[in-house]
Amino acid sequence: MVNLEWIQDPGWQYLRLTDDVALKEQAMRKFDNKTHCWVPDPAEGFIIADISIVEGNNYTLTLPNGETRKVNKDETQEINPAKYEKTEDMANLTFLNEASVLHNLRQRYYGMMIYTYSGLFLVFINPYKMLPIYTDSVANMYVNRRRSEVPPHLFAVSDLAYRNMMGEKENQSMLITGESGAGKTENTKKVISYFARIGGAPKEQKSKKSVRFSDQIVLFAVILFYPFKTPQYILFLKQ
Ligand SMILES: Nc1ncnc2c1ncn2[C@@H]1O[C@H](COP(=O)(O)OP(=O)(O)OP(=O)(O)O)[C@@H](O)[C@H]1O
Repeated sequence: MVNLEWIQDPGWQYLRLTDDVALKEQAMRKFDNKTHCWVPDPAEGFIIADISIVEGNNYTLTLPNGETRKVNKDETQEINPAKYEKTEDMANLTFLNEASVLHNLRQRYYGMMIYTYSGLFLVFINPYKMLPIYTDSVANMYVNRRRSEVPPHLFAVSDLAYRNMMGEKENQSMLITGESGAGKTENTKKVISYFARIGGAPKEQKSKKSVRFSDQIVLFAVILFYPFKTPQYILFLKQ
């Protein structure tokens, strides 16, 4: 059950589709894996083609531009049921293939939903513009909440790590990796400020004061970790 306050938050539209929008989008989809398939395309990666003729393993496809193409079934990839459009966790996909993963990430990115789970992993696509999804109100949605209760976000992963650390009294590690410019530094800063927020001040003081405190911790941590900055680095957090 989604909290009404959350839906009214300016960041919510970048976190989760409302049920009616999701249903509308699914209803608009006019293809399924019986009639259509993914086929490689040099410009788009994969495009959806209409399966016009099936002769054993040989398909005659009609492409979106009207051209026909004869392919072997092995060159095609299956399309997922409509209910998985913009799925929040790609581990749920019926057909976990490259085309479907790219399609899902792309569709979510068009909607500026930049975080998506793939099982235990969280995938981030850099929006190159500031979205209102790192605010105090959004962070508060994630405090002490299970992953299944809230939309995919770095804060959900951070909160789980924090709870594991407190519960198991064990160090936790997070691996943030990606190519240059992918957003590793920015995401690392967000993780650290989340920890500062939830661990840095008593509940009743979590207002402007804790934000200032978190800023100091972020600055300190960035100075500390900057010399070790490589495309792949691990951040260890100690209780
Ligand atoms: N969450 C985000 N929201 C909006 N813009 C972002 C976000 N993360 C990164 N960016 C943008 O992308 C740019 C590059 O991000 P960042 O410096 O974190 O990449 P990086 O992976 O650490 O790169 P490098 O490995 O080259 O240091 C940032 O300057 C910022 O403009």
